[in-house]
Amino acid sequence: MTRNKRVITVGYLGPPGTYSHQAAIQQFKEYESQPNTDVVYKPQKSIGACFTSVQDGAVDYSLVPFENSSNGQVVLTYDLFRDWFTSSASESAKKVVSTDTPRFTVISEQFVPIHHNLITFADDVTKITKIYSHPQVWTQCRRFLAEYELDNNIKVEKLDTSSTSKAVENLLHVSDPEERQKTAAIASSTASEIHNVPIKIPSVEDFSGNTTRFLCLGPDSAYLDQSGHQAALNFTPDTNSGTSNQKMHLLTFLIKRNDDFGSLCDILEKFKKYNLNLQTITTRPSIDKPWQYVFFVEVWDGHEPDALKACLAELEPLVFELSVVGSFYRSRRFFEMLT
Ligand SMILES: O=C(O)C(=O)C[C@]1(C(=O)O)C=C[C@@H](O)C=C1
Repeated sequence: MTRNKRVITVGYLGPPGTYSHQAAIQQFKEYESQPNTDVVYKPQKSIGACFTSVQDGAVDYSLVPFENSSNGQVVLTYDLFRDWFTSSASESAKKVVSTDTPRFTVISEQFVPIHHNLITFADDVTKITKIYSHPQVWTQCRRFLAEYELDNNIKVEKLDTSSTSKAVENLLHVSDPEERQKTAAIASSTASEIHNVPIKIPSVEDFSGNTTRFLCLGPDSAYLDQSGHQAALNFTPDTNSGTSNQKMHLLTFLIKRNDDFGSLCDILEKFKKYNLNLQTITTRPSIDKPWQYVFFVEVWDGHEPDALKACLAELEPLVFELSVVGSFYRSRRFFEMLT
């Protein structure tokens, strides 16, 4: 009797060779070697498409970049979380995202070392007048660009692409040999190999420890029946070697009485009361009204049963549009990077 193979499908910002692709492999590689399991990586056109493909069930999981150790938040990803999890935002953003309730949640995180390279057919870097890369990259390579005078906007055009691997792919479409000598991309060594364009200068990132934190979106168990997804994999310390036993919760909300003195402080005190240790706090414009903000908060769980539930109940009168975007175990790499 032959047993059916389990197929795990994983979305990422394509084409192959992006850092998001690396994050997806890092998350799922231990499943690749399991008998009776196939992992199929599916490149997506945009980070937005990584969200919709999990929502629609076109893939089981998607990896999305969330923050970088040198230039901070990936605001596009934050705004997509806002648009999906805040109904007033999704009203305003109606044309951009679906207004359906999200059927996905954050189930895991991955830290990926980011080493950028100047990739080009050019022989002389000083002749370069056009560089392609993902917009997130420019401020991770500021020193390199200044050193080679590639930050001179009059002399050098910096052209944004949908991903770093796409930037290298663009070089293949430059057929004029003279133009090829003037054009470069900044991307990973994998992108250089995949597209077969040489690395001219390796490791052009400003900080050697440059790292991007990715979040893995997966099906929310509350919607499993409707979405047709198979049950979500559990990335716990027992099932996944990359996972620590430190549980995290990512929440989003808007403040109800913004004009009241101490209103944010009152909210944060609830986390303290329930031993939920505040790790990050980020705001993005609500887009519903000018100068109104959506808060994103990450807390460490103090491992007290029902603390989160009790805390959420006390937050309810102080905030609106409160959502748990995800509860997941902190990656071991986080702690390794601190030492
Ligand atoms: O373009 C890529 O390779 C991506 O995966 C996107 C992305 C990002 O948006 O932050 C991922 C990691 C790096 O910080 C640069 C770009």
